[in-house]
Amino acid sequence: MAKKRMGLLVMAYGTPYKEEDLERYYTHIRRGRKPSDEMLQDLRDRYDAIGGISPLARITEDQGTALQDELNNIQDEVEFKLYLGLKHIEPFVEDAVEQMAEDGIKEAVSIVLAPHYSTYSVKSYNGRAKEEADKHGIEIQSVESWYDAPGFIDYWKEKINEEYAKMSEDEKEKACLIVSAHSLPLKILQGGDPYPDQLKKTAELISDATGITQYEVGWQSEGNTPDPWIGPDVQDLTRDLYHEKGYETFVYAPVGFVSDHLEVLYDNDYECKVVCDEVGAGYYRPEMPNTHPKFIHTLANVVMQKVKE
Ligand SMILES: CC1=C(CCC(=O)O)c2cc3nc(cc4[nH]c(cc5[nH]c(cc1n2)c(C)c5CCC(=O)O)c(CCC(=O)O)c4C)C(CCC(=O)O)=C3C
Ligand SMILES: [Fe+2]
Repeated sequence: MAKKRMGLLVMAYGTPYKEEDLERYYTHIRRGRKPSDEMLQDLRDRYDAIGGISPLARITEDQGTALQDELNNIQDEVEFKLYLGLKHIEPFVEDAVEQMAEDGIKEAVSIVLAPHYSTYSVKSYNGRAKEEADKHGIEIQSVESWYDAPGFIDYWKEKINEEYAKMSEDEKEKACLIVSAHSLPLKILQGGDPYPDQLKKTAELISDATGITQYEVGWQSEGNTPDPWIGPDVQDLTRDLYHEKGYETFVYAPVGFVSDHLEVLYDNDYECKVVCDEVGAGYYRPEMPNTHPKFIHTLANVVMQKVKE
C-alpha cells in the first residue's frame, strides 16, 4: 500500500544568520518598528558575548530533520516531509506553507518548538500557518502544547539529576532548582492565558519525577518595553532566595526553551551567573534538549497523537 504523504510544519522563533541580519530581525520582532541605535547595539553586544551569532539556526534545522526522520522511522503509514517555518526571519511560516502548496501537499501537521501555549506565542504561530494554509486549501492540524509530555519531563529529570550528581551533600541541601520560561507582558493574563499555569505544571511534574522539593518558578528574558512583564525575574529571584531562604546553589532549568540560544547562553549562563558570583552561590544549568534522541522521540509521539486524533 502506498504511504500517505503529509507535510510536517516545524515552527520556531528564528535567529539572524549573519550580523547584517540583526537590524531587520529585530525590526520584525518589534512588528515593523526599527529599534534605536542603542537598542541595536545592546542586542549586538549580547550576540557578541555568545560568539557573534547564535547557534540556534543550525539547531532548529537539525531538530526539524531529526523529527522528520524519527517520525518516518516509528511508523509506516505516513511519509512526513519537513517544512521549517520561522516567526521572525526567512523561511517565514508563510513561506513554508506556500512551499507545501507548490509541492502538492494537501494535509499537514504542525508543531512549535516551544512547550507552553500562549496567546502571544504558539497561538500566533498556529494562526499564521492556518491563514496561509486556508489560502491554498491545505488541511492543517496544529499541536498546541506539549509541556507535560512524559518524555519531555523525563528528559529534564535526567539532565537535572546529572547536575545534582556533581554536588556534595552539603551543596545539595542548600540547592534550589529554578524552573523558568520566557516572560511575557503582564497584560496577557487578563484574557486568562494558560501560559503561567502550564509552566507551573511543568515544574510540578519535574519536582515529582526528581523528588526535588526545593524549587521555584521564575521568568526570564523580559523584553525592552515600557509594559510590566510577568515576574519574578530569575535574577531578582536568585538574590531574594539567597538572602531570604539561605539557598547557596542554584540550578537553572529554562524549560520554556529547547535549544542553546541567546536567552540561555546569555540570560542564564552570563546574567544569572553574574548574580550567583555576586552573592557567592554555585551556578548549574542542565544541558538543553537540542537533538537529544529522547527529546526528539517525545516530539514524534506528540505529533503522532495529533495525527491520530
Ligand atoms: C515567548 C517567547 C519566546 C519563547 C517561545 C518561542 O520560542 O516562540 C521567545 C524566544 C526567543 N526569543 C529570541 C530572541 C529575541 N526575542 C526578543 C524579544 C521578545 N521575545 C518575546 C517573546 C518570546 N521570545 C517578546 C514578547 C519580546 C519583546 C518584543 C517587543 O519588543 O515588543 C528579542 C529582541 C531583543 C530583546 O528584547 O532581547 C530577541 C533578539 C530567540 C532567539 C535567540 C537567538 O537568536 O539565539 C528565541 C528562541
Ligand atoms: Fe523573544
